[in-house]
Amino acid sequence: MAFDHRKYSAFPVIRKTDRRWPDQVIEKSPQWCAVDLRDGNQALVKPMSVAQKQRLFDLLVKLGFKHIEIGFPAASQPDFDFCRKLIEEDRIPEDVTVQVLTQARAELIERTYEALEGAKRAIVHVYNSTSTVQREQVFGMDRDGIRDIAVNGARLVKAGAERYPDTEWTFQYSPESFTGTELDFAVEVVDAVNDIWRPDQGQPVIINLPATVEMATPNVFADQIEWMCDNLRYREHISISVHTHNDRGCGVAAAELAVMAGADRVEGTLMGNGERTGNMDLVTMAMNLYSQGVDPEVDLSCMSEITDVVEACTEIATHPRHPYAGELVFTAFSGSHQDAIRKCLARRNDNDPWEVAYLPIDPSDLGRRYEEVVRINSQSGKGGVAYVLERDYDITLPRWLQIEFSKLVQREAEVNGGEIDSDTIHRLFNEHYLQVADRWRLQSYDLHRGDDGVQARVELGQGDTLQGHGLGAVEAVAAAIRQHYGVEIAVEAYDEFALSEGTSANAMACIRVLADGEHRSAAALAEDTTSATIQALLSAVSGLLARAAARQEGEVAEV
Ligand SMILES: CC(=O)SCCNC(=O)CCNC(=O)[C@H](O)C(C)(C)COP(=O)(O)OP(=O)(O)OC[C@H]1O[C@@H](n2cnc3c(N)ncnc32)[C@H](O)[C@@H]1OP(=O)(O)O
Ligand SMILES: CC(C)C(=O)C(=O)O
Ligand SMILES: [Mg+2]
Repeated sequence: MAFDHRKYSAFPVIRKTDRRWPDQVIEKSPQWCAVDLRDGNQALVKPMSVAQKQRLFDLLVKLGFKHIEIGFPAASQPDFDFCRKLIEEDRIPEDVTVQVLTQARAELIERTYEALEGAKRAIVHVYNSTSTVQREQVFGMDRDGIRDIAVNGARLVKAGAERYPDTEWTFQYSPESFTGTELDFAVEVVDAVNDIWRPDQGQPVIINLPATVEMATPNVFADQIEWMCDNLRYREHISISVHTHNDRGCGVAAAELAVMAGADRVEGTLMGNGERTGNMDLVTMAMNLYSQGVDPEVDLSCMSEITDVVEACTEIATHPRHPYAGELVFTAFSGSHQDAIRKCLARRNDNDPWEVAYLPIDPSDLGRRYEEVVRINSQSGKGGVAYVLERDYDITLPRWLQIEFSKLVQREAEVNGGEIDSDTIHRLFNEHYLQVADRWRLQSYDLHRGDDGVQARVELGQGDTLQGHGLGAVEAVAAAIRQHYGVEIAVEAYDEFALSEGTSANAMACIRVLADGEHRSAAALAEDTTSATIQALLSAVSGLLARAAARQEGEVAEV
């Protein structure tokens, strides 16, 4: 059998009776370390050139990352050269510390220090694998043998630093494959490393606990981190870092729970590029904090620049649904979402706290436009269509016309099969409601109000003059139409609006009439509300008459 779950076994439960992390709340940003130029780079089909590394480094600096792992200089010439370039060209800002990775092997550690010569400050990150699988199957060693690799590496790192006393050194150790390592052994190895480095005597030390492979649910990782924090010697003198991968799709969740469990520092990459399913995504985690009102201490407001640079350097496209960064993440197509967004945005004042349904953060914080928030296809409803007309054309529709017009847009979307853009919606609105033949265009009107109502005189485009009497203006014009064209009309719905300043017309009217069992709606823009109302009425009647004429000719265009 090819697909057989019995091949796998469950991750062993961590028995913990003093679990505290579930009650913690993240109230401050962890120290970030961006590892795009090392872990991200080592996972690329085409590792970055020096120029690409420089571009990504500059972006990370601009965004505010203070710890940046720039490569594995002993592994490849471009990594070595990039490290030298940053140092020799003095490209590392005063408040940024570069970090480099090395295995716990003498020749690699020596080369690493050569790469860092002349740096003002740097983090030397040494690792060796500690998990059961790696011990037994890769290294063929017992626990003591593996601990000795770590201790030897720690000694070599310390000795290397002593050869370059002008640099401020921080040492970092990772028990690689930590998630597959028995906790008591992980503590034993880390304590042995720290016994060499002595963080209690002033040596800055970072202990990085990686989910090299994500092997269990994020709560298990949090348990592992809390347990380590409780049991490591020198805890108060070291910074605990976590470095999660996304094998089960929970790299961000695991890092967040790890911070709740006591981690001080988080390693990851912009947009989560990295080995296999990727590293922890710094953009997502930082934005998650931001959306909870916590300052992430990096500025991601230039999101399109971030995606452009990451795509150019990694040659990996951004998924349109990528949290916070994807092209579609602030867009609602579905009707009920659009309706809710429109209502929330309409009620919102500029300085109100952000509480908008379906939008966890304000798109404008990331340089995104509100134009993207509502896009129309066959899944959309009246709220969305109305929102687009309001937003892009300052046209406010009454509810009854929203309902009617959205059906028309829906039909167009179904025929077209895709998205209906704002221009098309406006064109449909013009064609169906605003457009009117010249002969039906209002030239002038005169309304004379007397004790018994209003006497209307209306002059049309090609010289037709209509006259009628009614209780109000609308009724008087309706009577004029009846007398002139023999059409009995009843006004079913009617709304007028003043338009905002800056638009060419000052008023808009929308009307829906019934004549001979037929409904017809129309709208009109004009200098004043009375002109708009009379024009809308004339346009509706013209539509009815055109339809009747077409029916007579046997070519009814259903609207
Ligand atoms: C989880 C992570 O991301 S870890 C980082 C992984 N990143 C990379 O590997 C990218 C850069 N690496 C490289 O370019 C190469 O692996 C190099 C240049 C560092 C080393 O290359 P090589 O020595 O030719 O080969 P290779 O990596 O296969 O070496 C494996 C040997 O190192 C040993 N080794 C592997 N990791 C470590 C370590 N962290 N500490 C000490 N020894 C180690 C292995 O046991 C193996 O030993 P063996 O030769 O006695 O069997
Ligand atoms: C080198 C280490 C920290 C690593 O990248 C990992 O374990 O995933
Ligand atoms: Mg990694």
